[in-house]
Amino acid sequence: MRRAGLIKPLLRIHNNISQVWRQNYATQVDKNSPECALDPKEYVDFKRQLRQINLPHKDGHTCLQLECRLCERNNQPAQQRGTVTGLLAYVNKRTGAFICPNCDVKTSLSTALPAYLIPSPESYKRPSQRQPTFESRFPDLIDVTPEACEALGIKGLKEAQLNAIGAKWEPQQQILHFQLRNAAHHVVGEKVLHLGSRSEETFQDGSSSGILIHGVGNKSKAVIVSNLMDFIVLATQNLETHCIVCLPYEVKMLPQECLPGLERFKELVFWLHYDSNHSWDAARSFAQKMDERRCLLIRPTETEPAPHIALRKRLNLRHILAKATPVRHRSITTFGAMRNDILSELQNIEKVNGVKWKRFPVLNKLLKGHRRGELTILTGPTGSGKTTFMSEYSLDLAMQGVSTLWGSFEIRNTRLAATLLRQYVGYPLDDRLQEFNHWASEFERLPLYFMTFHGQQPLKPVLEAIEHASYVHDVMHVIIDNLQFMMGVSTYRGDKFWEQDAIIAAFRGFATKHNVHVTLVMHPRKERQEDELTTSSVFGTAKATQEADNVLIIQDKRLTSVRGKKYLQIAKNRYCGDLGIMPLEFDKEALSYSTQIQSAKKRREQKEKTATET
Ligand SMILES: Nc1ncnc2c1ncn2[C@@H]1O[C@H](COP(=O)(O)OP(=O)(O)OP(=O)(O)O)[C@@H](O)[C@H]1O
Ligand code: FES
Repeated sequence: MRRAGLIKPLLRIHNNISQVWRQNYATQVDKNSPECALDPKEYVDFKRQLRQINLPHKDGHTCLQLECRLCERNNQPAQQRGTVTGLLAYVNKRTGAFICPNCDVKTSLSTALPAYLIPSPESYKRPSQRQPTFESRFPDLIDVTPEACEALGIKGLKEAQLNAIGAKWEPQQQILHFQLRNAAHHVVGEKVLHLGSRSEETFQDGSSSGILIHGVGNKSKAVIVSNLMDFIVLATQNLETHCIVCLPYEVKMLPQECLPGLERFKELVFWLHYDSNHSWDAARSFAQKMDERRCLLIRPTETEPAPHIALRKRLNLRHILAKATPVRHRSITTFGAMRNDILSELQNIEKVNGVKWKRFPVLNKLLKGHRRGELTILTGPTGSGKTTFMSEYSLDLAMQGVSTLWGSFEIRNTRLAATLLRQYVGYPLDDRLQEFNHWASEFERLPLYFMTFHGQQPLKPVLEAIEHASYVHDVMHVIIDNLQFMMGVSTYRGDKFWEQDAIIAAFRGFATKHNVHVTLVMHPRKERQEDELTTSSVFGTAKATQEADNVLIIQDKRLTSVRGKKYLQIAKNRYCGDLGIMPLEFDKEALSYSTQIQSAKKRREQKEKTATET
């Protein structure tokens, strides 16, 4: 893994998004080529060029599928009109990324276009021809033994069945091993199940991301599961109708490189296992990515749990599969169609309530949790600590797997990342530089992304960058600090309030459409020190309050009732209506408002004091 480059962002992914972390288990991005955002004109031009040279191509669910001309390995150009033959490449229809799984190439559409011009321009440099070669980090794999099969604890399962679905056994480390393949069937990674802890790990190479598929190539339907236990249970059932697909990173994320491998399926059934941090609407986001129209969902209810739990409960797996219903609701629906959604929400109420903060128990009590698809507005007087608080609030969620995109227009990303790091560590590192590498490497693993915009920005490019990140990196929480930086630069005509309302409405629509939580930091309209801020004094119009699901106000009331204290007021809470306040005690060393962190620190100091006294 590369070392943390907190001072300068590590990778430039989208033109306007940088990443300060890289998962230790994933390699998603070709470091030499910036990830692309689709330019519709470029896409149309590219398709026109394909027609001009009579190159057959297929408009698939998520990708344009065509013969790869990037390198010379395709020595049998397509002769048959209408069918795509030869080695295939894929153009993602949302991002425009040109992916060739045969040579592990990922590039932009504009870089791929010259290869389809006849004759190719002289300046065109073909990429080197290399087949992906993946070297396993487990050299001592053997066939699955009866003992390993028994340790797995699936009743009636025989080792021959495990061997038949491609499992291998590593006796020293006690792990079951599976290969991950890309759309060209090359092995590009591996996924292992530790039998002791039941935990899973994924290792991948290059710019590719593979998936695990079981079933013969001519099936047009697949069941998608999120972990190896579920995969093993379903793959050994010998379903005649469906292939079984295991996602590489559970419900955490789905790299776009996986999509070509799923193009051939006309129907995808999501039968996922959800953990405490990922509620079942994760499936909805994945379905959007895979083209909702072909996706069905098994809602997690007690009678329809994840496959391995269903098997343990002796439920009929085939019956559950038959009950899958379309993800997409038509514009008009009936109670009957929503019945299972509602039952599932009631049975999983804790998950529906959202991700809980570890540092702010009062927020859990009032807001219940952090949910996708909502709009939160945070405001407070100038310098009251909005950025500092939002930084800790988002860090807490990111540490629990909520992948987060920061749009910090006011302060530079390096300063913001330094604040986040200090809050993560609990003290400043300026006089402990020897610890920097250790903390930075840990911090780097958090799913945090930063937009590289700075200063005034029109709304459009910002929304485009967010849309891109939500698709490519499965971002669940977006923070805009602050909204005023988007005002006065767009083409909106009309007054300031009208402009502000239009921007808030655009973010509201975005949060709902993409099922992403958007938090907007805003300056209040009016700030008289002696007045309490109220929702109307903050926003000037009622629109902001109507659009927001949550309104949080930092009240800095040193002269009135709560003497000398700051507190966070929950002034609107659409989800459950509970309003209230959370005191904000500030620890300057840790830049933290969390009473949990502060009492842990006091306990630690007390313990150290007692130890030195005795
Ligand atoms: N409760 C507090 N007590 C003392 N200092 C604080 C407190 N909260 C934040 N600070 C410090 O005040 C400074 C300003 O904080 P911050 O930038 O988060 O405020 P802000 O509300 O976002 O500011 P602006 O209105 O300019 O956007 C920071 O240096 C921060 O460390
Ligand atoms: S076959 Fe596509 S780059 Fe080689």
